[in-house]
Amino acid sequence: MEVRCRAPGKIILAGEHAVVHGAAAIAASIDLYTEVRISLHPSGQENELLELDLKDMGLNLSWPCSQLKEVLGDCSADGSVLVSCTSEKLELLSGLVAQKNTPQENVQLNSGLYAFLFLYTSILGYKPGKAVVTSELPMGSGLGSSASFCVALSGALIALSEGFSLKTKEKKDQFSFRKNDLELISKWAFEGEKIIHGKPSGIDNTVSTFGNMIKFKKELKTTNPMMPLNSTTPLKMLITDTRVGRNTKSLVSSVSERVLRHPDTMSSVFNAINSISDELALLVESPAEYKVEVSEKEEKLKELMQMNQGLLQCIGVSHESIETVVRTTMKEKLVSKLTGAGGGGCVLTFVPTLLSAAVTEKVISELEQCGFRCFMVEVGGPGVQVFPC
Ligand SMILES: Nc1ncnc2c1ncn2[C@@H]1O[C@H](COP(=O)(O)OP(=O)(O)OP(=O)(O)O)[C@@H](O)[C@H]1O
Ligand SMILES: C[C@@](O)(CCO)CC(=O)[O-]
Ligand SMILES: [Mg+2]
Repeated sequence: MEVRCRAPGKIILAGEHAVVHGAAAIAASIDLYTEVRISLHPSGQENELLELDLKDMGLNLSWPCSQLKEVLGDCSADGSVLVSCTSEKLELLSGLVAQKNTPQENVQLNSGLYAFLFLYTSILGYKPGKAVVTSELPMGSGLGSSASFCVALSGALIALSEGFSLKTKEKKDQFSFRKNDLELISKWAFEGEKIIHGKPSGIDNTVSTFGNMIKFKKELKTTNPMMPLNSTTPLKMLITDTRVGRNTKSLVSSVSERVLRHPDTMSSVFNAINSISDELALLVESPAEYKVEVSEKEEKLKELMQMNQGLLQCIGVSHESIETVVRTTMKEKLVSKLTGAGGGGCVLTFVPTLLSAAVTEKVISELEQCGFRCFMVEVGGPGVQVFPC
């Protein structure tokens, strides 16, 4: 039995960090994906293994299934019953990963490996199998690599879990998940994100699962924290990867520490960011038929992004490299803001409809001279997808 699942990365147009503290945020999927292919081996053989092949890193790891069972103990392994990773279990998982001597320069990868072992064994138990992972997303750069990894993995595992059948689409050989399955996949991915991030809001796994553009606010939990948005105009975004490494977990906890030091002030900043997200949601859904209406709408969008970047700087998650991108693009009156957790990583620059190719090229060339890497992305594509093998 074999299945292939892919899930997109994302950009956050407004509201990162504030969303962890209850404010609204706007996110959209992008056309860069993580793909997880899992094949199950027949059970009852000798030396059964769980293998993980991280193709982009050239890293091959394996654990004997008997060892996993001995260390982690009996588990119910039911994909339909959600469980969270306890701190005791995390200890055991870190022991299993520590034996593998993963490259020292990439210790942050370990939390991804804990999430892998947790999700696999919680959903499929100790069935022997092999997972092969490839990703088009730069890892740890603000484009949701952790969430797309957890969503693609949860999707593949759920598709292979007992009693599960995929909905066959009209077209031959095409499968899709049902809405309930998508919700389950997103929830499992959230459990994985908790292992990697510490305190995720849930926005990244939600947008990676459902795709398109969403408004997300934790307070809406009584109903659904996610509201799909129908963007009326295509948004073109230039992404600049500053190549400055950072990790979401420590940035999120640095903001929480600032909240403890300045609770009232930080609450006012989060309120301001919440208003930016609310305004942006109305704006992207508002129709704009004529050139003048489009450019008015784009001017407002630019202003909102600019204000959001200012507030992100004020909560301490910008970085010298991000400020360099903001200044460089501003020379051509283009607005940029960090996306994701900040502290380096990727920066978004809004590309207005009427911007000439020559100006775009000039900006890209200047950014590349600073040592950054630039690329354009399509905003608002599909979420998690499953393919038969
Ligand atoms: N393809 C992958 N294979 C294994 N682990 C991965 C993969 N992609 C991401 N991870 C895990 O996620 C971690 C990066 O997650 P992190 O949340 O810090 O960054 P991000 O998701 O790229 O950015 P952001 O959360 O700001 O959008 C990696 O260090 C690794 O543990
Ligand atoms: C920084 C943050 O707001 C977005 C990371 O993409 C964290 C989260 O919401 O989980
Ligand atoms: Mg992440």
